[in-house]
Amino acid sequence: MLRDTEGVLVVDEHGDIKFAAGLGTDLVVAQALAGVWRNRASAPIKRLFALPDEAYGYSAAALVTEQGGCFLIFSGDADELTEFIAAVDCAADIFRHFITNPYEAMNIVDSRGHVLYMSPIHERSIGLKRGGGIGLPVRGVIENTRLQEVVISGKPEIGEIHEANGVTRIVSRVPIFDRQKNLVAAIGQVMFKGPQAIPQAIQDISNELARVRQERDFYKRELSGIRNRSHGLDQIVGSSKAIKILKQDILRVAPLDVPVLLVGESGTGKELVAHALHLLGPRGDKPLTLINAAAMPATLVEAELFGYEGGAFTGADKRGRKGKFELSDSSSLFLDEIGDMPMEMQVKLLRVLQDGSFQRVGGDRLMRSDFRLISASNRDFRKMIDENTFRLDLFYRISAVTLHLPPLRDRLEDIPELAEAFLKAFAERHRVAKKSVDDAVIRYLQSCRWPGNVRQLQHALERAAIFSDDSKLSIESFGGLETMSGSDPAVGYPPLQAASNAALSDVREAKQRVELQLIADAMERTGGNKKRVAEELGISRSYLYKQLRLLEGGREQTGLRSR
Ligand SMILES: Nc1ncnc2c1ncn2[C@@H]1O[C@H](COP(=O)(O)OP(=O)(O)OP(=O)(O)O)[C@@H](O)[C@H]1O
Repeated sequence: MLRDTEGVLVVDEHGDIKFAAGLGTDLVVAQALAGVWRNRASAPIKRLFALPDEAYGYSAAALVTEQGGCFLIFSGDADELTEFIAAVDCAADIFRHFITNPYEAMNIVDSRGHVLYMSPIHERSIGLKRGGGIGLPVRGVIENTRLQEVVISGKPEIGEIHEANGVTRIVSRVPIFDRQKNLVAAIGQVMFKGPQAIPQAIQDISNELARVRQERDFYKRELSGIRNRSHGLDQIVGSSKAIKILKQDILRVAPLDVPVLLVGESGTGKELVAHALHLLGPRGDKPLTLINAAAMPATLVEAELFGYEGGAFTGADKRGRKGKFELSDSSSLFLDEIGDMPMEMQVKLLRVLQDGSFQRVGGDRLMRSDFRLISASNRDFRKMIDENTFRLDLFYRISAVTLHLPPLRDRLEDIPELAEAFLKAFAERHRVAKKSVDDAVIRYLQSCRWPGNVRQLQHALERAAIFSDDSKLSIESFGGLETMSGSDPAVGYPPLQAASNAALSDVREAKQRVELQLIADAMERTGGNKKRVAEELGISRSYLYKQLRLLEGGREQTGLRSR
């Protein structure tokens, strides 16, 4: 049955109408076609053509014989197709090119996924005779095709790799919609350009990919090397026996993936060691999560660790937030100052460590996280356990391995190396010339108490580097540090208001004793070379003479050693 947009007109050799149906019975259309037929000697009739202006919007396919012509007429409502046919004389040749293109096959399926058309090149390539697949479900004709999916989903698949019969080709599968937006067909376009050329192109891409992957792995290794350098063992400065043992322990423990407790005074490098343990461990490629239990109010520790659901408490983020346990899943969690954790939190932490599950604050979902716990504290666990401020069972859980970090006073021999490293890092960070310290300053630093350990040493050196105008730091540039033998009045620090005169004079006396001792040592070492002594100690020569006079006159009263 013809639709009202289609028609047939058959004429004899004189142009008389022999049969008309549908649009063929339209007077305007029929007259226009009769004119085309009459002029055929001067304007040969094309297979596909647009009707002349008086029948604008109609096209026809013609079958011409000596006895007459048959026209299949269709209305294009002047859409792109009609315009194309009207504008392009060789429209039919172009269509033919597309459906027989030897470089790019075209397969068409109907809305049921049955083959409507297959390019000859494709038929040949799979050993079908001409038209052999027509009417069959495409799945049974073309191996690994997805045209039957595309004709259902309506989603194009462009530039996909298609493997069939041992050959790899690039395909695009495009759904076709009619003008009412109904999904009516799907077209598969298969790149056939020289059966060898495409696999070669794919081979080239795959070689390129392999090369890029290799490069990526190389840079990954480099990056992890840099990371190790910035947070790994190289970052832990020192060659003392204590540090060597610590580094060996880190190397031994890191790969074991067990909980580690780091015990040591403040500033001994516990965080530094935690980074090294994580980076050298099996989870080192993931970011380390850090939390300081002492740095936040007890009320917040829970939300920080467990996270919370939206609206769990006043001021909470509406969307809720992940806690540190969730964030450290498959990585490591550094829980600093664990000794300061409130008792009720210790119970909750223990539960997480026992079975790895927890709930967000305000939530009822049971969540799981698999993390490696590295904890640290400068507290005395034995005392806390005795006083019932730290749970024994939690202590056992967190301390599968305990590493003790030595205080700086027990490894004074590391001070030259540490000083060098900190001054170098300071200079690099601030892009200034590196300042140096000589032996006398080192000896002075080794005589200091360092209750704040390496952190305090680092700060003292940096402060001295900032305030000293000379490239060589002098003892004075350290502004007075507590020494083993007593306190040193802080040069550049305001005097303590509360200190009594007696205490102040004690401090002054102690300072003088240390200073004179250093001068005496330097005099002995340099064979009395006052210029060198002044240089080494970073003091003026006139000041040195003044001190030497004191030294000569006061050996007995001050009880200085004479070597
Ligand atoms: N052996 C070391 N080599 C180089 N730098 C160190 C060393 N030990 C500590 N530091 C530096 O000292 C500072 C303090 O170290 P860190 O924060 O690791 O100490 P901590 O023991 O965790 O201190 P706290 O207990 O106060 O948190 C950091 O700047 C760190 O880089």
